[in-house]
Amino acid sequence: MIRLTNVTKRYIKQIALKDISLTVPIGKIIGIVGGNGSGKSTLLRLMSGLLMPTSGSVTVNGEMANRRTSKVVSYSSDLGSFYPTFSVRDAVRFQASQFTDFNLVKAEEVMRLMRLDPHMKVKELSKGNRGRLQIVLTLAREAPYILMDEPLSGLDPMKRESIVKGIISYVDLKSQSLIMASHEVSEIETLIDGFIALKDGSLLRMADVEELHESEALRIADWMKKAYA
Ligand SMILES: Nc1ncnc2c1ncn2[C@@H]1O[C@H](COP(=O)(O)OP(=O)(O)OP(=O)(O)O)[C@@H](O)[C@H]1O
Repeated sequence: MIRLTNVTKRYIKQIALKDISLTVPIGKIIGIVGGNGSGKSTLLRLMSGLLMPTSGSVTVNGEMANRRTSKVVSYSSDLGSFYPTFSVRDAVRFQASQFTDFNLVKAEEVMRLMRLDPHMKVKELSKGNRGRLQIVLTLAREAPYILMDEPLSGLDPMKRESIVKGIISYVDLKSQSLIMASHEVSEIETLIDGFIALKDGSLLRMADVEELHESEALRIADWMKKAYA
């Protein structure tokens, strides 16, 4: 379980998250939603142990989140860290050498699903294909928690829903959870179990999608329009 207890994250000039408490168990597909600057990326980085909270605590499977958390949390890779000569397949093999839970067979399958040419140089990829490669590298790990920051950005709008469906089909809900930040609430609504809605760094609501449908008879996008007005 990922647990945040009274987490506040302050950057030098800015409070990015204020007093957030929430838990994410195994077996869930969760969307983090909210406007620009609401704190979505900061929340993911705290969960991955790449950022430390200013106050409060973040634990993953009972242990304080820190650099070692990357053993159990697969988070979007920074493609800038690869050698300029790397092809897509080199990047996949490199990732496999870094993480013992990296599944090369799964990576090849997701690469085909994403229609990525394994011979292309990483530095020559378009923005959309860089995003696809990040999805491959993140999803091919059999880590308990898969975190993705805006996996749909840069992707052709016509393909987004089918790509999210593809991503989800590779998550093993018996042993994993997928947590993804997205601006495109309507494109993920039918595919997620629950959502974390942030507004200006505060937690507006965390709920199951079904619970929202039953209690408010609203889709998330419509609820957000009301809640964020
Ligand atoms: N490294 C940083 N240094 C200073 N301020 C930062 C830093 N990263 C984020 N912020 C600020 O923290 C707030 C939350 O940013 P964050 O990137 O987490 O939001 P977001 O919801 O992911 O935004 P977006 O949807 O625009 O990507 C913003 O006001 C942002 O300007």
